Amino acid sequence: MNVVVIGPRGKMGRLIAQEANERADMHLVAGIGPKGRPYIGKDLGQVAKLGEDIGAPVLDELQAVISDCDVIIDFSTKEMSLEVLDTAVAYRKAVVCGTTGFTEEEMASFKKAAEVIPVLYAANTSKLVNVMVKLLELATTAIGNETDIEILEMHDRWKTDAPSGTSKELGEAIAAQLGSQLKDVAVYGREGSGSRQAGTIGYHSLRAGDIPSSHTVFFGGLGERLEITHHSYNWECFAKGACDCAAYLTGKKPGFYTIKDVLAI
Ligand SMILES: NC(=O)C1=CN([C@@H]2O[C@H](COP(=O)(O)OP(=O)(O)OC[C@H]3O[C@@H](n4cnc5c(N)ncnc54)[C@H](OP(=O)(O)O)[C@@H]3O)[C@@H](O)[C@H]2O)C=CC1
Ligand SMILES: O=C(O)C1=N[C@H](C(=O)O)C[C@H](O)C1
Repeated sequence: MNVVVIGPRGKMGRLIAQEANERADMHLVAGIGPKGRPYIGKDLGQVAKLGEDIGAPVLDELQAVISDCDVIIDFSTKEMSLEVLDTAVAYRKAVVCGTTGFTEEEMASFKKAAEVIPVLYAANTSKLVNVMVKLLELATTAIGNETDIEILEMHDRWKTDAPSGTSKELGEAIAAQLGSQLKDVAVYGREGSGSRQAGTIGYHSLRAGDIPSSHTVFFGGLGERLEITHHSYNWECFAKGACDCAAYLTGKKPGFYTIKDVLAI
């Protein structure tokens, strides 16, 4: 499949280009960066530091290459991702988006686009994190009503959104499991607000150094607690997952897909 990578100079974009370049089922057509960057016009191999030229350009206009691709892989910024989505709809191309930080209304535009193109949105493309979701469902069913549920996420100092897209998805999975018994899932810290409010999930974000990604869900009981944790040591697991998501979209009809479809778990 022919692939365009958005943001090939970014942490994720570079690794996705690397992974796609090594896969037999993928061919890199181009990378797309912001206007004015000194690397626009250079070979994607140079920009993504692949160690060789690969004969694919990095451009600043998705429209210039979109007709040559089957799927766009986009881990960039929410502003850019919304633009990419519009262009993909106009040209009827499939999109894998892993960008985080969207509002509910912005997420709705992905669902709308999925009426005409295949869209796969995943705030976390690691297989292990998605196994963690299964463990959370089990724990929530067993003890969700009798424990206090708090989510702590840690990322690098450059991350621009908080809480992470993953922690929101973990919270949503827990909330879905508890159904109407959960009053409010959105408690971001509790500065000066006193004691814990029952029936809520607390979200906590830590930003330090170059931590790639850590998520822990605490089920706090009296006299004991359960913690379910995932740590990534680098961003490669997400890049591999992103390419698996793109491969999954081959020949798919328009629709909204998630990593659950890819992993079949
Ligand atoms: N779903 C998942 O599993 C994961 C999701 N993410 C999410 O992916 C996103 C990107 O993360 P990360 O790679 O760390 O961020 P980076 O800041 O390292 O990369 C973002 C890239 O987007 C590029 N960009 C910005 N604006 C534009 C534009 N207008 N046109 C084209 N490219 C643009 C930047 O270009 P330049 O470098 O020139 O500034 C940069 O290369 C975040 O939302 C993050 O949360 C991250 C990891 C895993
Ligand atoms: O910015 C990151 O690095 C990551 N972002 C995603 C998120 O917001 O959950 C996924 C992963 O945690 C890495």
